[in-house]
Amino acid sequence: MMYYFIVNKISGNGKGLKVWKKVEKLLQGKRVNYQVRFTERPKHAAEIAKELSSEQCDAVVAVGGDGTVHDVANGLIDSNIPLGVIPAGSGNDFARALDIPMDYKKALERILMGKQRKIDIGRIGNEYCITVTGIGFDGKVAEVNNASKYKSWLNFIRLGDLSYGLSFLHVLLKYRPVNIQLKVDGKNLVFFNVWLIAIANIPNYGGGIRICPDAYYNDGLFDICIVHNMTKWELLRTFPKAYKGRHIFHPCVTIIKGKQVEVISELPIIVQGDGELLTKTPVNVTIHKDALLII
Ligand SMILES: Nc1ncnc2c1ncn2[C@@H]1O[C@H](COP(=O)(O)OP(=O)(O)OP(=O)(O)O)[C@@H](O)[C@H]1O
Repeated sequence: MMYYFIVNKISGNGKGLKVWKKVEKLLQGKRVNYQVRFTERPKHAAEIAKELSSEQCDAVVAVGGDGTVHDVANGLIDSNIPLGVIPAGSGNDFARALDIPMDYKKALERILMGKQRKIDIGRIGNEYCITVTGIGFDGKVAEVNNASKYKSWLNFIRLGDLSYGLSFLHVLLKYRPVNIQLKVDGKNLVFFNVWLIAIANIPNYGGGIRICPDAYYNDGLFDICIVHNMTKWELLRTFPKAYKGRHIFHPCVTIIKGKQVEVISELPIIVQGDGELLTKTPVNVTIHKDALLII
C-alpha cells in the first residue's frame, strides 16, 4: 500500500503542519509507505491530486480543513483513488458529517483500516462541492470570514468555531435580501426576500451549523434550505437554533429535496461551496451520486 498525503500547513491557523508532524511520526513508527506534498497556494492540492494515478498510490489523504478536502476531491474526481481525511482545519464540517475522528491518531487508524464508502458530490459548473453550497447571505459571510483578522486570532485561542458567528453578525448589519427564482428538478418556485439558500450534501457548514439537519451524503439528493421573508431581528434570534438544526421549525424556513437546482436572482449574488467562494448567480447545481470514494 502506498499512501499519498497532501498537507495544507496553514489550515486551521497552522494546525495543518502541527498535525502532519505527529502523523508522520506515527507513519514511520508503523512502517507505512507514504509520500507527502505540501500545498503552496489555493487550488494547488487539486493540481497535485490530478497528476496521481491509481498505479502510483492506493489512497490520497488530505491533511487540512474543508477547503483542502474540497481541492483534493476536485483533483481526484474520475480517478477511482479513495480520499482519506485527517482534520486540521477550523471548521472541519466534512469530517464531522462523515464521523471522521477529530483526533489525528484515530483518523489515521481508520484510514489504515482501509474501509471504503461512496459519497455523492455536488457539481457547479466545472467545480465539485462535497459539503454545502451556499447562496446569498452565507456566501457573503464566507467572504468576510475568509478575509477576517479575527479568524486566525480566534483559532489561536481555540475558539475558531466562534469566528463564523462573528462574521455572521458583521454581514447581518448590511445584507439586503433578494427575490429568487428556483427550479428544483424542473419545478419552478419563487421566494421573496431571500436571505440564503443552502444546497446541502451533508447537514452542517460554517463549523457545525446544522443548516439541513436531514441531509445525507449518499442518498442521491440535496437538501435545500431557503430562509426567506424574515426580519433581521428574527434572523438573529433564529441563528443560534441552527447549531442544533432547530431553525427548520420557523415558518420562514423552507426545506425541500432535489437532484438538480437552478438559482436565478434579480441581481447576481455570491455563491460559496465548501467555504470557498465559487461564483455568482445564476447557477445550476447537480448531484452526482456515489462519485467519490472515501477511505
Ligand atoms: N500554501 C498556501 N497558501 C495559502 N493558501 C493556501 C495554501 N495551501 C492551501 N491554501 C488554501 O487555504 C484555504 C484554507 O484551507 P482549509 O479550508 O483547509 O483550512 P481552514 O479554513 O482553516 O479550515 P475549514 O475550511 O475547515 O474552516 C483553502 O482555500 C486552500 O485552498
